[in-house]
Amino acid sequence: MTRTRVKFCGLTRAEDVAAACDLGVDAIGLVMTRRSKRFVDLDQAAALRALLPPFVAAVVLLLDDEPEWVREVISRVAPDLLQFHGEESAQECAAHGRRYLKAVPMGSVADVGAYAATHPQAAGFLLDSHAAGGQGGSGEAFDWHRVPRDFGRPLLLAGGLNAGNVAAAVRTARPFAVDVSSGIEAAPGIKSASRMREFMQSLAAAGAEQDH
Ligand SMILES: O=C(O)c1ccccc1N[C@@H]1O[C@H](COP(=O)(O)O)[C@@H](O)[C@H]1O
Repeated sequence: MTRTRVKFCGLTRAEDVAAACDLGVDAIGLVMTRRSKRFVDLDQAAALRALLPPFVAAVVLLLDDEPEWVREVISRVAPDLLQFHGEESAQECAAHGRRYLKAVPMGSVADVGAYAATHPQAAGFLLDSHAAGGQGGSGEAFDWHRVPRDFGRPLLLAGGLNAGNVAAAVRTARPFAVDVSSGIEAAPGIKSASRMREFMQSLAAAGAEQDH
């Protein structure tokens, strides 16, 4: 059984990046849309990105941002992946020539397959609970039974995950990866060392169950 990958999103502090890497995350998310309470500027993002060891990916989250800003982010932060969390078209996402994840607003999308077909170049899809036009990152979950199985393209499960529910989420949806932000926080943008650790322990427990 392939293990479930994990991304911790919305990190703003060096100590949280270090703790996340020590816990074995596959990726960290840097939120670079000014609409977010977890916004990090170019200098902060470049400094956090420089702390990452090999094989831990930097993902930059954007939300209907201006192309000039996206270009500046790419040039200064050198993310491994972009995550477009708004209503960006496939053309807008692909225009930067970078690998990208597209957020799927599960509050209004009924057919994930049809949505994914509109983004043929996306490296994967992040399923969040918001409705189209809403912001996402709300800390709310959606019905995990709606996640398609054997989808053929990587699906990242997000929305309201925490140490108490991630094992059930993984058992139900069997995603490629899980993505969490508020569920591992002490306050917006301030991660909690104990919540991060407990999240990884719960995820490991779910993996151990699947192996049996
Ligand atoms: O993190 C944010 O501030 C954010 C802002 C705007 C859009 C998305 C955002 N975060 C993403 O949403 C998912 C789910 O968040 P949560 O775990 O429910 O709090 C998160 O993993 C980010 O990728």
